Amino acid sequence: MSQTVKLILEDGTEIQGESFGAFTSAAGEVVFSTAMTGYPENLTDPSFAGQILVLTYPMVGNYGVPGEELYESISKIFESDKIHIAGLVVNYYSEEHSHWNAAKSLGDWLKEYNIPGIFGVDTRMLTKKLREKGAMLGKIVAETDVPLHDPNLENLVAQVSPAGVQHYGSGQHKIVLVDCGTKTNIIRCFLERDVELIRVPWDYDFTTLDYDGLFLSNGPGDPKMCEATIQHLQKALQQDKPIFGICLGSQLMGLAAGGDTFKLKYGHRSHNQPVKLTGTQHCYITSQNHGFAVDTATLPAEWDILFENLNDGTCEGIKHKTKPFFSTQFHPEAAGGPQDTEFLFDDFLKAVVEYKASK
Ligand SMILES: NC(=O)CC[C@H](N)C(=O)O
Repeated sequence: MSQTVKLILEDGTEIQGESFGAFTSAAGEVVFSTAMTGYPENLTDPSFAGQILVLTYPMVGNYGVPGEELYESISKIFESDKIHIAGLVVNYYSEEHSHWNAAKSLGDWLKEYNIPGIFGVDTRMLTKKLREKGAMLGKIVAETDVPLHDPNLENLVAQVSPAGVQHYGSGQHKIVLVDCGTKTNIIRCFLERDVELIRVPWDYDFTTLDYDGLFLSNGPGDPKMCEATIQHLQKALQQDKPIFGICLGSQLMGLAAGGDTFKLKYGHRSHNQPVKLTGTQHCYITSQNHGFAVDTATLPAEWDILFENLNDGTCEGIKHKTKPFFSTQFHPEAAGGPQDTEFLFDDFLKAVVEYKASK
């Protein structure tokens, strides 16, 4: 028998449901994702830190959760080594699961990390509300009440970024990955290519390192919290070494270049976001998970918009007019979602090869 819990939003909405996962209370920013699959990847994506995630897909849990397996020294399947969401909201939760690589149920996995889940919620009604009013603060309340709190006022990147430097691979091209909360599939994408990867903390002064290309990862919260990364990036923008940023990394490039970022009303979280490559009629379907965006009106003259979101026209990537610097607001590494834009890793490495040949 499951126990009753409540989801309470900052506008006073109260929805009663049933508990799965940990029977505990948690507060955060309530956001929704319309992705149909991929909860093992989403829940472990550090970009979700501080967020109570609402999944609109009606049945969740039926394919269980995979076991822990390693690829090099990182997880083979998960996007980091723990669950990062603050809570999970679903319509129908299936404790019963069946899948070739399932090792446990979603509820048991949430319990391991003391994360509450609530089911029996009309998640489509809830999503309509979040789309009308915008992302809201909220809480899942079990026995004890907790205060609402806004995770975007904290430096979440400092909480999820690693403490030290790690090395992976032994390829020809030395890439520095600034880890603001990186998804492991970004590391996997690099290791499948000819790369030696140096993974550094968000505030590490990478400008002192010897490298061929710089990569800026995804990560949680408001990009403006990452002052140290922005300062180091400003130095890197003075040079000519290729730079590639994904999601938070794209926002950090926009800020370091002198542009501004703003909070979207309810963000983009799904695996089917259409983006158009500037100067072409090519549309790519992309995986996304973000609540902030670069304000294109503030982009300095040396920068162009690289991709545009075809749903709402917001910036989906930027590109320097003359130097090999570019970024995407979406996730070319996917996990989950379509892999259609993974070629951007090859484009980045091509820029690295060209840079090295020019020296
Ligand atoms: N996936 C990400 O990197 C998210 C970036 C940022 N935290 C946002 O919400 O916009």
